[in-house]
Amino acid sequence: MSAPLDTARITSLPENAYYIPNFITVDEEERILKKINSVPIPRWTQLSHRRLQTWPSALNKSNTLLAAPLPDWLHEPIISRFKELGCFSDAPHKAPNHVLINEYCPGQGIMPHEDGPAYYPLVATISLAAPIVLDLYEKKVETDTVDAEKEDTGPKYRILQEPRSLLITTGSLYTQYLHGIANTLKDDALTPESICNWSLVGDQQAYKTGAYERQTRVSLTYRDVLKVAKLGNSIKFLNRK
Ligand SMILES: O=C(O)CCC(=O)C(=O)O
Ligand SMILES: [Fe+2]
Repeated sequence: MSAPLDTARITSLPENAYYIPNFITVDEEERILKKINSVPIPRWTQLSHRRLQTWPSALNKSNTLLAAPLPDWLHEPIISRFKELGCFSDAPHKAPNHVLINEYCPGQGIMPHEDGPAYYPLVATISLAAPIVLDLYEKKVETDTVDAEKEDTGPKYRILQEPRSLLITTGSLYTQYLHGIANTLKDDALTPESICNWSLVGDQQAYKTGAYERQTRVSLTYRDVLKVAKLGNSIKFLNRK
């Protein structure tokens, strides 16, 4: 990864992960949230514990993305800043081509999971509107399955994501760990010992009580889908009977 990211590295994590507070400004955050909330309702997929938008579209059954540009409001200024950081420079398309937008109300989260082989193993997450703690769990070594050891051991690492921050996870964090967000109304035990990116947190004062009540938090997760089909080719494929 590039020199601009060196100072953003979460050094207590085993492989490369980077955290940058205030990656976007308050105005940029507000503008993006307005766009997210002004899309037609069918753009949202309601899941049991959160709602989701998928841009430019969902992958098909063979994990292929139909080539289409991201909307401008997901593109700039974020993609230029990724370029400056060089964070997608080793990815096959040199830039993200896919964004998931997840919205979590207080009490909602996401089960520990891995993002799998459809993507180049790097996720760039921008958090909006409120802080959240991302939990990392080691995959069970014996079985190499995706069963989380949540009940047994709790998370191995906890990352505090402030609103407007960027978190990049890659390498073994992508392949050997599961990530999840607790279904809770309150994140607590926010201490330098428990939060692995504590020294990089932009506003430590805001967390000095060691806890906060959850508020609605939105995330943008940027990824590079490995398989991309052009529309022309897909039509040819559909007609091939
Ligand atoms: O909201 C987040 O930060 C995580 C989302 C996530 O893990 C996913 O969409 O796969
Ligand atoms: Fe994920």
